[in-house]
Amino acid sequence: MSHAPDTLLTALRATPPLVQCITNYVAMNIAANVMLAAGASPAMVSDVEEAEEFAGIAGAVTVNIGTLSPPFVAGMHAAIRGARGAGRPWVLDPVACQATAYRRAVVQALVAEGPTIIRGNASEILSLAGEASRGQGVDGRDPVAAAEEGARRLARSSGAVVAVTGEVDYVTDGERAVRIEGGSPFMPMNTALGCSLTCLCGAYAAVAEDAFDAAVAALAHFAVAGAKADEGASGPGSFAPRFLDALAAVTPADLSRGAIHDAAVPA
Ligand SMILES: Nc1ncnc2c1ncn2[C@@H]1O[C@H](COP(=O)(O)OP(=O)(O)OP(=O)(O)O)[C@@H](O)[C@H]1O
Ligand SMILES: Cc1ncsc1CCO
Ligand SMILES: [Mg+2]
Repeated sequence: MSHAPDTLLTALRATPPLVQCITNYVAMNIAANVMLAAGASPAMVSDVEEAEEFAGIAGAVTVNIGTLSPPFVAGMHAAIRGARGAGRPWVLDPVACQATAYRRAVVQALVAEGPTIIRGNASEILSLAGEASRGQGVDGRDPVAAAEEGARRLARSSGAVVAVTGEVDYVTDGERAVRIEGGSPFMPMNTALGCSLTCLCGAYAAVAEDAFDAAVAALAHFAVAGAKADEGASGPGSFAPRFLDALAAVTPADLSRGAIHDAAVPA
C-alpha cells in the first residue's frame, strides 16, 4: 500500500518512532535535535556490547560512516543484525565513501548487508555506483542530475531505495523516481544536515510500509522546512535555529503541496 507524505507525518507525530542512530561525532547532537523537532525519538546507541539488543526494540536503525573506526564498524554490523532479526528497516549514509580505501571497503560490506534506504550526496552516490566522483571529503561536489542514472543502477543492484540530495533531490527504487524541490542554499553550509536527514529517513521508514514513500516523505519534510527557514535568515547561523523551528512547524498539509514531482525512469 502506498502512503502519501502527509499520512506518514501524521503517523510519525502520533507515535514517535524510536530510531537507533549510529552516526558520527559531528552529527550526534545536531541530528538528535533535528529528530526531536521533526517528531521522532532518537537514541545514539552504537557500542557492539548493546547495539544488536537495542536494535531489537527500535523501529529502525541508521548507520553513518562519517567518523569511522573499527569499534564503530563492529557496532554497525551488530545493529544491522538486530534490525534484520527484528524485521526492521535500516538506512545507510555513505559519508565520504569515495575518499579512502578503508571507507570503500567498509561501505561495500555495509551495502552487501542490504540497506532499506541509502541516502547520500551526489558525489557519494556516484562513487557507490562505480562512477567517477568529484567528491573529496564529506561535502557533495557533483550535481544530483549526474548521479540519477547511477542511483537507479545502485537501487537495482542493492535492492535499496536510493535518495540523492543536493539543490534538487532525487529518490528512486530503480522502477519509480521523483525529484523534490525546496530547501535552502544555507543547508549545505550547516554541517551534518545530510546526516540528520538520514536519521529522519529511518524515522519515516519505521512508520511506513514502503521505503520509497518513507524516503520521499523525509526529504519533503526537509525541503519544506528548509524553504520556510530560508525566509528571513541572513546567513547559515541564523538559518540553523529557524530550521529546527520549521521542522517542528511543518504540517501534514504542507507536505502535500507541490515539492514532489514524478520523474521519468528510462527502461
Ligand atoms: N543548494 C541547495 N539548495 C537547497 N537545498 C539543498 C542544497 N544543498 C543541499 N540541500 C538540502 O540539504 C539537505 C542535506 O543534503 P546534502 O546533500 O547537503 O547532504 P550531505 O552532503 O550528506 O551533508 P552532510 O554530510 O554535511 O550531513 C537535503 O535536504 C538537501 O535537499
Ligand atoms: C564534517 C564531518 N566530518 C566527518 S563526518 C562530518 C559531518 C558531515 O558529514
Ligand atoms: Mg553527508
